[in-house]
Amino acid sequence: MEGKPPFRPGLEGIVAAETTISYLDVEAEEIVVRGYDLIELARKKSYLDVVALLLDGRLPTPERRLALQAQLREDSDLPENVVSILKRLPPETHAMDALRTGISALAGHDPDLEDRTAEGNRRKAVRLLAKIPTIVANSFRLKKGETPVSPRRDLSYSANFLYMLTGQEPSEGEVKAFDQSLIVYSEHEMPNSTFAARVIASTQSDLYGAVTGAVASLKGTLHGGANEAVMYMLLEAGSKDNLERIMLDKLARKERIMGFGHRVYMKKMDPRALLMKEALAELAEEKGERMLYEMCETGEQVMQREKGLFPNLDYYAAPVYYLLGIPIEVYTPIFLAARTAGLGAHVIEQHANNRLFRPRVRYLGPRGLTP
Ligand SMILES: CC(=O)SCCNC(=O)CCNC(=O)[C@H](O)C(C)(C)COP(=O)(O)OP(=O)(O)OC[C@H]1O[C@@H](n2cnc3c(N)ncnc32)[C@H](O)[C@@H]1OP(=O)(O)O
Ligand SMILES: O=C([O-])CC(=O)C(=O)O
Repeated sequence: MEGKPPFRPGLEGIVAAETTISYLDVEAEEIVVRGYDLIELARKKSYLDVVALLLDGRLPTPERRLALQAQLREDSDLPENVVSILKRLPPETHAMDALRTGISALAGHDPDLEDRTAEGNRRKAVRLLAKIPTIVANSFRLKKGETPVSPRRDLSYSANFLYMLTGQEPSEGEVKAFDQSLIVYSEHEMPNSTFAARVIASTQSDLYGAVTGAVASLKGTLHGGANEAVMYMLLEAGSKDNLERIMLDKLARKERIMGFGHRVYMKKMDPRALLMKEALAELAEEKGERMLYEMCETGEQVMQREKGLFPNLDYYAAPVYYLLGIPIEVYTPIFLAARTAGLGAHVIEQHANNRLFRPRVRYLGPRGLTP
């Protein structure tokens, strides 16, 4: 209708930006990242390669990769007063709220805070990528009064992150699964959190504000918070039969089952979930833990049969993290840590070609009232 712009609840199907970063090609079942298939990147490259690809637009040369690794190692410690802010949070604080506070508190320490050039934003994104794993791994320890774990500079980025999370030096197989999870979480076109970050950046606000907003978005169970919810459901069930019963009960009460469905892949399997399912099978083999894998398959069959819905990434990332020995409360913070690369790329792109986001509404309220 002329004069009346269309309203789509949840902005479903609306194109909100032009981008060269990524695209979900549902027909081709491909997640395109800077021209590459994300799943192929996860099979053949490491998370640091994908970070460089996202921030610089191309895969790194060996020299660029080494320079990135050195920078990430150098910047991985937290300023003392950020540690003391994290220590003062009440023990009940959700790990995503602690992460949001930590990122926000880091802003004032960054000499490039007000530099919105691509180079300035890249430097900030790399500092965040260096420090976020240290916050994620330590905020849950600090609020319980436990001793923080220092980053190990002799380990690769992913090995160190996993080491800080568990306190144990990981095996090669564990590092591979964790690194792949970081890659598949690194970027995904225009989810709610990336949209939130771009909306914030579009006011010419800074990268720290944009990422802080994205943390708040990602905390919700309809988005990143689902990975933790999946694990609590699997643990509550403890067996295939119980899981089926719990899921059927939830569906009968019209509740949502976490880890299933997706705005873009509602009637197809999320390609990232398939990769994490493979990683789960390998880890289950390595650890002699078939039960969790079999339970997940049961859940998948129940949802297929009852609702025609497929698992999303969170459904299979959660049990992978469980077998890696990672505390459940930091599953969503890990998602954000990995996604910082994509968020950095989106803020760089938004600032490079900015127009303020400012949509309109369809007004349904009264008019003409007298005060
Ligand atoms: C990595 C990620 O962040 S992926 C997303 C992680 N989030 C989750 O796993 C939470 C569970 N999933 C969901 O809630 C949804 O599938 C979302 C939020 C991801 C997508 O939601 P939307 O695109 O808004 O779809 P919408 O909510 O309209 O659902 C469409 C239909 O499918 C049903 N549905 C969708 N997901 C689920 C689910 N997980 N469990 C049960 N029913 C579901 C809805 O009830 C609805 O049915 P109806 O038409 O009979 O009312
Ligand atoms: O794309 C989405 O809406 C959510 C998602 O899977 C992600 O952010 O990885």
